[in-house]
Amino acid sequence: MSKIFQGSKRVVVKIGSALLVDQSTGAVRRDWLAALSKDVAMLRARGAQVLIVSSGSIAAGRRHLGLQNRSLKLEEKQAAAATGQITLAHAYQESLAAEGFTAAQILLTPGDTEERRRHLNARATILQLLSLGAVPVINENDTVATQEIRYGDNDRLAARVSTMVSADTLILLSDIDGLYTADPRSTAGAEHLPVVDHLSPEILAMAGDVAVSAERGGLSTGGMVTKLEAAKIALGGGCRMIIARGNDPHPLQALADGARCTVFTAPEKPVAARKRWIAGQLNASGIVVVDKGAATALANGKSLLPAGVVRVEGEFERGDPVSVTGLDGNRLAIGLAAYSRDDAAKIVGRQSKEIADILGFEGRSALIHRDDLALLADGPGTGRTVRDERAQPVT
Ligand SMILES: Nc1ncnc2c1ncn2[C@@H]1O[C@H](COP(=O)(O)OP(=O)(O)O)[C@@H](O)[C@H]1O
Ligand SMILES: N[C@@H](CCC(=O)OP(=O)(O)O)C(=O)O
Repeated sequence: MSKIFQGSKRVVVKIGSALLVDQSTGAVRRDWLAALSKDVAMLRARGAQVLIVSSGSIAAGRRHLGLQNRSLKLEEKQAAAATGQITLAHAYQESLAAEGFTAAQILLTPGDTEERRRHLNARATILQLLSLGAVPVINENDTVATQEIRYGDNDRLAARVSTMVSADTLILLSDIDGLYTADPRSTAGAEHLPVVDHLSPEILAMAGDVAVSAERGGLSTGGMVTKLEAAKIALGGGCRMIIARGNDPHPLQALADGARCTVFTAPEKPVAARKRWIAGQLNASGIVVVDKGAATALANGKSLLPAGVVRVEGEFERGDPVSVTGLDGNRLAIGLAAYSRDDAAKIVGRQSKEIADILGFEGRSALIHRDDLALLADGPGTGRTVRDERAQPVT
């Protein structure tokens, strides 16, 4: 038994169209999906939360609309995706239910993962689903994504999702068991790389040309180019990435049993990467001043509750970065506000249970959640150093 999943707490599994959808008939490969769902159950039994990023809506949908056997224009792909996504959702719902899991569909556009406020909303919803035991099944919202604002490949979408939810492992299931020194389909003697510790220019060059990958046609997009782009995103967010072969049933069980793959190691933990991202938000125009008790709570890794806030200053909207200072003016942290300045001002010093009555809506109990706080190891004003966060919980 391999140790590949040892310590994994949150795993994103990306499934390409070619694995999930039969190329000749356009039907979902139900037996393969049933086996995959058993693998999900295996990871869950090992204590890991699992998210699926699934392609296949266009591949499954084109036959519904008589769009087989030719390349499609963007609007035809969007139309195909609209019908195929229903098929995918049903297939996942049934297969995961057979293992006792509730499937939850989430369709994202690049803006949802990149624009901070929408990113935080999507993150909160996905984390809520995970805490309720559901298995999120995520795809690009192809029907509304335009050419310019489209991922187009789910490798990078899966990497963005991984960093958004602070996953520790991203697995790209492909038709190949990892990265080779060159495309083994066209280069005899290409060698398999079991571990990649650094995305050097030499490694990036091994993916070849995206145009050539695209020419292979069929159901897949991107080839190794988008997988290495995904690696840059995932590793930057503290998430390791694994490329593994998914064609045969039970690909995750095969990995657990020691199947060959490529592991791209991450230089830091997801929580540390997220805190670094928050600490790097340079435009913190708002200030939240906290009392001594709250300062101590923050130092102990707690969320900032309104009860410990003395006043708010400056302008900020929900999701904006704000500086957290003590009564003496020392900056203690940078955090992402769960409330706008106007709403925050109304709940300063109040108990979390009073928030709904004061604001007229049920908001978050914390003014800044601990996951959205980066403590600063600095004196007054200037510091940007993130304190060692290893002791902090992920959720
Ligand atoms: N250096 C390389 N190592 C491995 N595979 C490569 C490499 N360069 C190009 N490829 C091609 O990338 C393909 C996998 O990408 P793709 O077909 O897009 O799969 P997916 O559907 O999983 O996204 C492989 O089958 C292989 O032909
Ligand atoms: N969002 C598209 C997926 C595009 C994509 O990345 O496909 P693939 O290369 O098969 O993972 C769909 O569902 O058809």
